[in-house]
Amino acid sequence: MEKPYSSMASSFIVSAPGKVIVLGEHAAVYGKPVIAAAISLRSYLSVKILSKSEQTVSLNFKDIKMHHTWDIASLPWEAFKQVPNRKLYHSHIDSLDKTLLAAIKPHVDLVSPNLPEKERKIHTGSATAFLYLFLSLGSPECHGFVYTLRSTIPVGAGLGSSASVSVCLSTALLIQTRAISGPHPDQPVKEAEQQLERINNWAYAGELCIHGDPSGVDNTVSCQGKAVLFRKSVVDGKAEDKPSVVTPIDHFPSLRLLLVNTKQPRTTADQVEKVRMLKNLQPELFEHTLDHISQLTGKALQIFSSFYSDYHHNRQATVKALGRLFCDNQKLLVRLGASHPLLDRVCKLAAITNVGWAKLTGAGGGGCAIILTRPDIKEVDEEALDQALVMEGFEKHEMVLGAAGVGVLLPALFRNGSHGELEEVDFDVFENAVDARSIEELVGIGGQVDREGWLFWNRS
Ligand SMILES: Nc1ncnc2c1ncn2[C@@H]1O[C@H](COP(=O)(O)OP(=O)(O)OP(=O)(O)O)[C@@H](O)[C@H]1O
Ligand SMILES: C[C@@](O)(CCO)CC(=O)[O-]
Repeated sequence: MEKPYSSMASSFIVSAPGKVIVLGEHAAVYGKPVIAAAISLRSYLSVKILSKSEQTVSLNFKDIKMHHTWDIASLPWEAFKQVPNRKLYHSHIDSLDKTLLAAIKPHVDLVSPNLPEKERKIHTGSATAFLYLFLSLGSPECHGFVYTLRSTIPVGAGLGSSASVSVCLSTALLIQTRAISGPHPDQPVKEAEQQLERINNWAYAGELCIHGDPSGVDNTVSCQGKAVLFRKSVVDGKAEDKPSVVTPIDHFPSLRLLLVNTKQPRTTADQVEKVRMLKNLQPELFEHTLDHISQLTGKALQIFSSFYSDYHHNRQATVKALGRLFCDNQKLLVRLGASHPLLDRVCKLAAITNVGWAKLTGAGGGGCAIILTRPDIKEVDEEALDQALVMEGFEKHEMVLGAAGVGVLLPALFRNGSHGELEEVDFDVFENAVDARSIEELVGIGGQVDREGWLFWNRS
């Protein structure tokens, strides 16, 4: 069978979506079930392969204003070669190696040294993820390359921006090192699944570098796309050396969701740590709250399994039942200390304007809330909500749930318009695109999978 990626001379682009957690965030970290869906906001990573004489790797991460170049030969290859039980491209990963993190630290320390600590952390998180993956998967003999990343996902808003970046990095490196051949139209399902598993595994390593102790739900839904039920393998509070259980949710309802960004910054790592402190302080209350959240997730799954027939029968009652679960989950997240006054305010506005039912999504502490709208929503109520949101400084978006997972455009050619010539994507234009809309116009997939040239592993 033809392997379209066997020659690595061309440049290419990979893309992965952000996500919303529908129900079950934080409980996910402790092995409880969580429902997540991919959204139409995405990261796009262009990979420009350099000539053999240029022995450098550059990260050009425009959204976070980070640019750094390393000489490939200067990186700590020996440390990665010598580590006992070295992880290979097909190994299962559930933790990072401390000696390897220590070996890359001096190289991470070279990144943006003059920035204030808080902003620097954003740069060093991404640099650590890249170096850990590059040194694990690459070799000192490889061609130099430049990675340019553009994303339409707001950073630190609970929409899985870091996971989509980690998925892009993992995919690009696995393709460059030929550990995966890439998606192709006649690919057997088993082969596609195996490649997705490798991508997801290394994306999880990237997430561990950025977030500390993530459940893996964000990278999993970013890889697979659509919607999934995810359960991390945990025994006695510790991650088990076993893959998480991931079940695609078939026929996920196309619900109308509003996404409201509070624009209150926070990091997932800090939020997960805060919730862990509650676990240590009040273990009984904590366990009880987690069990309650997991019951809500179970009820939501039941609703999804017969959603369309129930909806046909009584759409008010079906959506209301789901809306109630959103509100109940929000109350429990408040109890875990994961909310924020601005998120509480968005939930209140959704209720008093009679638009729908709301909860925070992702790690909370700021970031975004989602509002499930009433099927009988009145225009005047929605206008009242819109006005209040604008007045109070929030940002509203409409969401398409169940977007495509990770995809590749190789070579980076596009047909502009239905009869236009194939032309190479202009990397300078891509790098300098002024906003999310321009990025989408140039290379974007958005919610669709049919833009010419893009291929996806998960076509089901
Ligand atoms: N567009 C981007 N370019 C480069 N790095 C990014 C980008 N987006 C996210 N990151 C990396 O991921 C980190 C963001 O993680 P953070 O915990 O703030 O949020 P998130 O992934 O958006 O949220 P959540 O995990 O709750 O969905 C950043 O500090 C940065 O290291
Ligand atoms: C808060 C959390 O549950 C969801 C982040 O999107 C953390 C995780 O599961 O990794």
